[in-house]
Amino acid sequence: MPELVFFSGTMDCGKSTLALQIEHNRSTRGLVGMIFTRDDRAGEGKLSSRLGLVTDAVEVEDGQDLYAYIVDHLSQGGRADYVIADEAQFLAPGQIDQLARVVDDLGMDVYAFGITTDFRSKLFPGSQRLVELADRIEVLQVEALCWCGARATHNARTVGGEMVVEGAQVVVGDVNQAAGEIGYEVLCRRHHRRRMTAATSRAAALSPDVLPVPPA
Ligand SMILES: Nc1ncnc2c1ncn2[C@@H]1O[C@H](COP(=O)(O)OP(=O)(O)O)[C@@H](O)[C@H]1O
Ligand SMILES: Cc1cn([C@H]2C[C@H](O)[C@@H](COP(=O)(O)O)O2)c(=O)[nH]c1=O
Repeated sequence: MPELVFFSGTMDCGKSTLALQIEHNRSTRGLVGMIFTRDDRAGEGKLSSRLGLVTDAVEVEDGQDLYAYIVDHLSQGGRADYVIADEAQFLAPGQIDQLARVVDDLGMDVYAFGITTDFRSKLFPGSQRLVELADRIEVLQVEALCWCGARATHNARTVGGEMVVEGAQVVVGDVNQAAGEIGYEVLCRRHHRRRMTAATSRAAALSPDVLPVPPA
């Protein structure tokens, strides 16, 4: 049975790498994938992994009907045996419904990859719809880690290493950004709740307030 599978995890846990591996394994067996993405850090029409691999993809636009796009492609003699959608958190809920229709009406597997929650730990609308519709949700096996060593489950947005909680839901960016730039850091829930990033935890450890007080 064809499936809609949502591969989810924090930023930097290997989602795009897995998408590229699935694509590689199928294409080496002669299957043809339709690859969608939106706002990849590598630029328009690219699906990229931090391991350095990149492939061309269809850049999804606002209001684009993904079901109609695939039907058009097939009716013009194109081929597609399965679908990959990276950065699926950026898709509109209606576009996730269209991907579910691709599974049900066209009989293709659809593999969607994305982060579930934003920097405020709220669901992205596209991810919410995936949770509602997916046949299967797979949490990536390679755990990203918080600075404390615990499993990272949350995405923090940072400016100069400090966690921020105000701003637009979508700001394309990366982990390990230079000081002063908007960046991201993955944290465990405890440290996300306390807004403690690697930089602020180091600063707290060095603060005179927490150094042992010498005897008088
Ligand atoms: N230099 C490296 N050596 C080995 N693995 C790396 C290196 N850089 C990144 N990675 C791996 O790549 C993962 C990020 O992969 P990527 O597919 O870009 O993540 P995602 O799409 O989930 O944001 C990291 O969690 C790590 O496992
Ligand atoms: C948490 C969060 C992330 N983003 C952006 C930042 C990146 O461009 C992507 C995630 O990419 P990855 O391949 O999973 O690392 O999402 C955002 O726009 N808003 C957020 O709250």
